[in-house]
Amino acid sequence: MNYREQLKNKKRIVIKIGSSSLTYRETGLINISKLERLVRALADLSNQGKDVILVSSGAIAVGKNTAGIHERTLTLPQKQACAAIGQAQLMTMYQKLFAEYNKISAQVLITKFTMLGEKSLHNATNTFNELFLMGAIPVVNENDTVSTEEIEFGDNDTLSAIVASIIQADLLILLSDIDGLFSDDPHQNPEARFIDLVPEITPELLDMGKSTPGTCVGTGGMSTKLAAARIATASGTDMIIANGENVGVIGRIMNGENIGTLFISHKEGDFNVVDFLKK
Ligand SMILES: Nc1ncnc2c1ncn2[C@@H]1O[C@H](COP(=O)(O)OP(=O)(O)O)[C@@H](O)[C@H]1O
Ligand SMILES: N[C@@H](CCC(=O)OP(=O)(O)O)C(=O)O
Repeated sequence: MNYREQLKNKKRIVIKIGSSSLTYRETGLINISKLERLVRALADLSNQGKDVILVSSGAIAVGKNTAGIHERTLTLPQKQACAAIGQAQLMTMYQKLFAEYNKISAQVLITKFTMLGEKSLHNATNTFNELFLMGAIPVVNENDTVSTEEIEFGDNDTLSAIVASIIQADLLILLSDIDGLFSDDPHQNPEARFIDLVPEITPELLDMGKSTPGTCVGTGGMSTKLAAARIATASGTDMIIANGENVGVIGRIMNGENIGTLFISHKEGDFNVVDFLKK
């Protein structure tokens, strides 16, 4: 059975969607029909008996529009206030949409510091496992109001890899605004070639991920996705970067179709995500 075929058997899956994939570029407002299609795809995976976690960015983007802030560059307090406004609205939309498919959704707000504290890490892990037993779908985001780490320097790509590591997920899917990893940023270098399979993460590969300045609401870029791949694969979690333009790719990926860039996991016995984060 090839690597793609094996995706059909993945039981515990983390799906991360970025701000730029959730909002209309022109208005910055939530793409409601895409949110509906995303929720339907995740509810379907859950109905197949899989444990599903959604890491959803977008709080800052939603809150920014609600607060009527139109500047591209936000101060940190503005970002934190927008996140506080937007997270409530985003979660309300998710809860409404999941309920239409008879699914319980649950908000889990974490920070990198949650993961660094032994007791908080233990509590977070217990919460996720209990939610799975209830058949619930956790919707995770950074608790931007109390942690600036992720807004300023981090991103939800890394956060989703940390979550995948602590719950021992089988697969992490990062939905982005591009088809996957290229040899260079294709928006800057038309000669860049697509890479569909990464058997092993090497220093040369890590150099391919040019960091793009986060959008005024997003913070990722490909370099953070490769950092996420490093955490996920060392933890025993395969990872895929795919284009979130059509969230139907989730079902096609789970059916073993050759979509996106697949990073093959190699669980490193001595790898500990907490120690990795403390570096
Ligand atoms: N080697 C690369 N392969 C693909 N995309 C790259 C690469 N280097 C930089 N990028 C850029 O990273 C962007 C995707 O990251 P990001 O802007 O964080 O999107 P999102 O928030 O949707 O995940 C791409 O649109 C592309 O411009
Ligand atoms: N907690 C922030 C996360 C920002 C973030 O990581 O955005 P992205 O790079 O689009 O995934 C928010 O919800 O806006």
